[in-house]
Amino acid sequence: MLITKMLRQVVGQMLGSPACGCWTAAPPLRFLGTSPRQIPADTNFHSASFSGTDQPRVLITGGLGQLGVGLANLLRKRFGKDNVILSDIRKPPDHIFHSGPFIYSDILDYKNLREIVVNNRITWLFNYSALLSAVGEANVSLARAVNITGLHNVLDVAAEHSLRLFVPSTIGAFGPTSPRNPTPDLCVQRPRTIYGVSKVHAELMGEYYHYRYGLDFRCLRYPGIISADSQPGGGTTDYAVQIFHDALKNGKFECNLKPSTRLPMMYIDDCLRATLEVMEAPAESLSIRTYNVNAMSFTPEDLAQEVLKHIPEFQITYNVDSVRQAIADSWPMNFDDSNARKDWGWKHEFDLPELVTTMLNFHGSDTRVAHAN
Ligand SMILES: NC(=O)C1=CN([C@@H]2O[C@H](COP(=O)(O)OP(=O)(O)OC[C@H]3O[C@@H](n4cnc5c(N)ncnc54)[C@H](O)[C@@H]3O)[C@@H](O)[C@H]2O)C=CC1
Ligand SMILES: CC(=O)[C@H](N)C(=O)O
Repeated sequence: MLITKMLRQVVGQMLGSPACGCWTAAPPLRFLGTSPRQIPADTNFHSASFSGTDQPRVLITGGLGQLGVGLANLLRKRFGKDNVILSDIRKPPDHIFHSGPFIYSDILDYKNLREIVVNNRITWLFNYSALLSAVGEANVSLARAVNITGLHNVLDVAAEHSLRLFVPSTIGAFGPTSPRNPTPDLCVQRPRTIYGVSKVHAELMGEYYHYRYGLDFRCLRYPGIISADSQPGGGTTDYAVQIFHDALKNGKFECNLKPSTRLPMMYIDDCLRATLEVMEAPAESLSIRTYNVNAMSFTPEDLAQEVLKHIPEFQITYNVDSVRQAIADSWPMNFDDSNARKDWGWKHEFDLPELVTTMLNFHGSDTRVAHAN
């Protein structure tokens, strides 16, 4: 009898009354009790920590990878240099250190993360820290720690301090049993990499915190991202960045995926603009909290054909990496991003021809400078 009564009380407290699509705000369970994360039980997780007219105060974690510096540049143009703090566990090169606020932040250290958020009055957090698909398979325990335990810290800090939280997901959150051509937002997700598993976990945990505690969680599933001025951090789609360096430097490229491997891809400018747009979208326009975003889809063969139009002597050869190939074969070939286009007006600007011209122009000018020196 007593147990039944207690259970009824607990379930009653958990369910609350559904209002505006989310349950009554209640502190995440790990905040209760005597843990160092204890916060007052009457904390209101729905309270906005900045007024609508203020600029957001932004923290980017894992910001020294392929995407973070570009994101910081974009956000600094929009919100002011000093309102955007880039962070990582690595030492920044001089030009990045001098381009705006930089701070050490390890997402595995909850106290360090909380201190940064409090001391800098952070209101928006972009969690870019992660181990990507190929490096994740080479170090599963570290990938599990950073991508899952680290994510828990980020979610708790964000919920505790009413932050707007962006966590990127990926085409890698799908697996061999997902529909691959095209892959919709909602379908079977049984990835076979630790990276994919951790990203499905992030999507589900973020959405759970949104519905359970009112956390303003926003997530985009990025395709493979192609950037000119930053290097990829160990993924399956990295070939589509490396090809441009090698084509201009040596006139040839050895590809680690089969010629017919079709994957969704996006130029970095589109990716970062999508990220800012979804963060600025009115909450009521978001019918879901995790969206596919897409731009183009191509194979190594298609990409090589396009490069050949600019460098007629270019040669591509293939030396397949079995780990990366198995991963790529389990990922979407085409991404259905109709919900993002419908809900918040997503529209990509770069297709394959523009991508190739932009990448070759960027590296071409670099190569010419290097040869001249
Ligand atoms: N680059 C791409 O093609 C895609 C990226 N994404 C996601 O976008 C985000 C950013 O990606 P990239 O910049 O490409 O990744 P990256 O691998 O280039 O950079 C990740 C950064 O995280 C940092 N990091 C590692 N452990 C950390 C820790 N304990 N605390 C703080 N930082 C830590 C690393 O030092 C590194 O600078 C990731 O979450 C990734 O999963 C999603 C799909 C595609
Ligand atoms: C698509 C991604 O998430 C990343 N570039 C990877 O290949 O791991």
